[in-house]
Amino acid sequence: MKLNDTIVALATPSGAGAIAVIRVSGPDALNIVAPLFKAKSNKPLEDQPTHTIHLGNVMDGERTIDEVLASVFRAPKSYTGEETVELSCHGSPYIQQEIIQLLIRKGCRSAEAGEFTLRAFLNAKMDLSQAEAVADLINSENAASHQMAMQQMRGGFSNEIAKLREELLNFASLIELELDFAEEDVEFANRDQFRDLVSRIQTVLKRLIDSFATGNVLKNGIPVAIVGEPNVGKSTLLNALLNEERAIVSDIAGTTRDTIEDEMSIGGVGFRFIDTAGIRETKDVVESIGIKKTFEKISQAQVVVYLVDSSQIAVNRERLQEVRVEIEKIKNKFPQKPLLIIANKTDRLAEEEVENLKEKLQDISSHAERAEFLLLSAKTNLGVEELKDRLLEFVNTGALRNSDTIVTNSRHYAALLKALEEINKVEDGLNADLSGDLLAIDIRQALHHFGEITGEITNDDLLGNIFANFCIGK
Ligand SMILES: Nc1nc2c(c(=O)[nH]1)N(C=O)[C@@H](CNc1ccc(C(=O)N[C@@H](CCC(=O)O)C(=O)O)cc1)CN2
Ligand SMILES: Nc1nc2c(ncn2[C@@H]2O[C@H](COP(=O)(O)OP(=O)(O)OP(=O)(O)O)[C@@H](O)[C@H]2O)c(=O)[nH]1
Ligand SMILES: [Mg+2]
Repeated sequence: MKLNDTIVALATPSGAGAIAVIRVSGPDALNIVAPLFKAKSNKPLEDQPTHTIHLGNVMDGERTIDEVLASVFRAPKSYTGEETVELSCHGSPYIQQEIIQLLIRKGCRSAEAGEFTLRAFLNAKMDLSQAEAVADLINSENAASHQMAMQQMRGGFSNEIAKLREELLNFASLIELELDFAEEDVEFANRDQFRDLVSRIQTVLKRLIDSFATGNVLKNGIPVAIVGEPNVGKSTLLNALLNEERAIVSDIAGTTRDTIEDEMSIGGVGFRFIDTAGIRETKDVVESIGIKKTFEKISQAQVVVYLVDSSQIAVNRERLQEVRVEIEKIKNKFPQKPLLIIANKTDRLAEEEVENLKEKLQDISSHAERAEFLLLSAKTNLGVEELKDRLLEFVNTGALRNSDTIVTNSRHYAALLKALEEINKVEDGLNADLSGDLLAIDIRQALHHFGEITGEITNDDLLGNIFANFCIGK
């Protein structure tokens, strides 16, 4: 990829719209656009100051293609840091293409995916983790992922990392300086201060590393497993939550054979619901494979929704006893996982049966840790909103309340883990009174991993990988 030419791309989605924005960035942006732009004011575009907007026509020779607004950004005061012109034209795909083709004939090149942001990074408008956050921001679909991407784009933890990296770099230089005076046995780097820095770095790294689990969950949606015996209404509940006929529902036990997943946003938080095959000892091979998967899904879920058929347990003491055993099994296997017991099909119960059932469920859930119950009818939607509120509560009392910086990017996570590993070696080295030259090796390694996050240390493959995931025009 050449980086000193001038690139063009549509910045708005392809297809018809009210207005489309065409972006031109590079050293010749104004030289290329100005001759094609006939301003209403008659002033040449190349003389306009930065951050000004001008009305005029885009001309292909004598032919007017469109009346547009041209925005001028002069280097280095632009998103990319280069000379930039944006043309806001009428949003017909024909007009968009005519203007882009004209610009290409006059010397622009079509931008590659993410190339505007790549240039912003290379021109030090943002560091690498901020550039990556731009892609996350574009993809954010709920309040949580939006907030995390926004925080990272504003600097997030890269400021913190950059500061620690600087301090560490200082010590590395001092220790390396000692090596030049090896014979004189001097100590430029105060070991106590250094120990203090190492421990501060360890604290920050551990916090960021721990945040990854939360971040990942919030970014991809909080997984909620819907489990229970065959035919209790799990798929009906999934459909009621999603408000669409996502899963097949039937009165034949064992209808759902594989797991079905879908996402939705509740109160700005993304949830991923996982409908599973019913849990029951069975001889049917296909169904028993599904049951194994159910346990897998529970282990991956953040919250477990355990469904029972209230019309059965309300009248049958044995069934109630079985439910109690089933819940114990889940709780034994996953003691810390929040469990929401849902008595479904309450539309089938008489009023006094409902009261009776509440007492029984109260008794069961009070014997289990982190378990609650809720009466519901997936068929009539009764209690579905209450379920959503309860799910939000689970989250608000846990993961989301933490407003600290959250790491969501697996590349950053990997680099943080490696950095911690190296810093731990430095600590061991300090404790063992290791000589400066040996300490310096581990310090340099840790610095390397810090630099990977913010992009001080990078290579073409890595950049190619990151920016290839962007859309064209970003
Ligand atoms: N039309 C349009 N809308 C857009 C963008 C854009 O490039 N064009 N953005 C792009 O994704 C986002 C806004 N981000 C931007 C960031 C910096 C600058 C900019 O001109 N920066 C200069 C001047 C700053 C100043 O005025 O002080 C600079 O950093 O030097 C522009 C847009 C979202 N909306
Ligand atoms: N009356 C009533 N019937 C319900 C309710 N929820 C589900 N059903 C019915 O119960 C039957 C089984 O529903 P499903 O959603 O397929 O049950 P499932 O738990 O997914 O079953 P498997 O996939 O076989 O494990 C269907 O006939 C549903 O219409 C409810 O709240 N009230
Ligand atoms: Mg089902």
